[in-house]
Amino acid sequence: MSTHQMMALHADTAGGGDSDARQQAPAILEVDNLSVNFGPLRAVDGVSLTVREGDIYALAGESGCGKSTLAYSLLGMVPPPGVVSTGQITFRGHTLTGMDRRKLDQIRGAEISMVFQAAMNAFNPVITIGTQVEHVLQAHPDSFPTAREGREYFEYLLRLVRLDPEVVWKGYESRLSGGMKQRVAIALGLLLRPSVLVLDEPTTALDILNQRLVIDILNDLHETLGVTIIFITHDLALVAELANRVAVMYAGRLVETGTIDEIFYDERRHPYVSALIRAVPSVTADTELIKPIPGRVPSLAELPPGCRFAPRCAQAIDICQSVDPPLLLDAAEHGVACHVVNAGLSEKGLLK
Ligand SMILES: Nc1ncnc2c1ncn2[C@@H]1O[C@H](COP(=O)(O)OP(=O)(O)OP(=O)(O)O)[C@@H](O)[C@H]1O
Repeated sequence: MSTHQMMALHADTAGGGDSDARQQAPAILEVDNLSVNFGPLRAVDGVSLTVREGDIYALAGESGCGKSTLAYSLLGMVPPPGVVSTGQITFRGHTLTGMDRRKLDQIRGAEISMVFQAAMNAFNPVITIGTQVEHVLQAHPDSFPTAREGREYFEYLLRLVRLDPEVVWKGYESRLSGGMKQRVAIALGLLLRPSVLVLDEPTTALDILNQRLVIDILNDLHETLGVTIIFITHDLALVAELANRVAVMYAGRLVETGTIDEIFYDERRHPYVSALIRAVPSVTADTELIKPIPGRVPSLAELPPGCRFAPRCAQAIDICQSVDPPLLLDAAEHGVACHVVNAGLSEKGLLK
């Protein structure tokens, strides 16, 4: 699929809706100068971003750039030995970083819920899906007036993800296809009626028909339940189809944040993002037009001193070799971390 096709599709199908209206929506999750370390390695480095109520927000980037670590930190679930080394995360004004376990447990699942990349293996194979749902409801007795209402709500969710509750409730994980498991995992993630659903690579392990189905279902869920969605992906075509806002990461740093239109159409664009767009495979266009990005993502153990993308960047100038560029926002909150791209606008005072 070419970028133009992605754009055309986006115009028809994207869950983003009116980006101006979304711009005005209140912040639901705010990440401020967040860093996460695994020992001396900084997997997430000084990341700041704002997710607004009703967003479908993509965290995008190549493997190892820190997007899963960032997403896990949104739920206070950085895997050991990782630690939050700087910054904070607030959810509707409550600071999550450093929050005590009991309070965090109340928010997790019920306010912010995650569907893991390993969702395919997230179920207990020896008990039915229905029993697993009952266990979740028992662990959260305040979430519904009665267990029966909880069960009925799950059945409603199963219908929203286009599954037959009769079949799924009594079924075992082994009887579900990969696509069905992913949809059951999404329904389970929504069981406690969270305001934010975080999905790690929601379509990666699926064939193309199931990918399409999951995209349609996520758009439906966003519209029907009004849930804010954050998803992790390495797939720009998925970003264009599903998201209204995106943050692109590179080697632990945020290199660009903005609306879909800003990321794909704005002339002010990070050279890495331009390179990623050129690298999107096209189904119909000549494959010779695809331009892989030369070089490799640097190891976190051997980061270059200046801009982390500089060794692969055709536009790099002297300062890029020595000074890590800050992410500068324009009035519309479109942020780019690039000395070259920001130079003119900075001089005119057009950046925050
Ligand atoms: N459990 C861990 N122990 C040590 N280092 C880790 C751990 N998890 C992540 N890291 C480090 O953090 C970096 C970023 O990993 P992360 O999983 O967040 O990236 P990602 O962009 O989500 O990649 P992928 O798409 O492959 O999951 C890794 O390259 C690794 O150096």
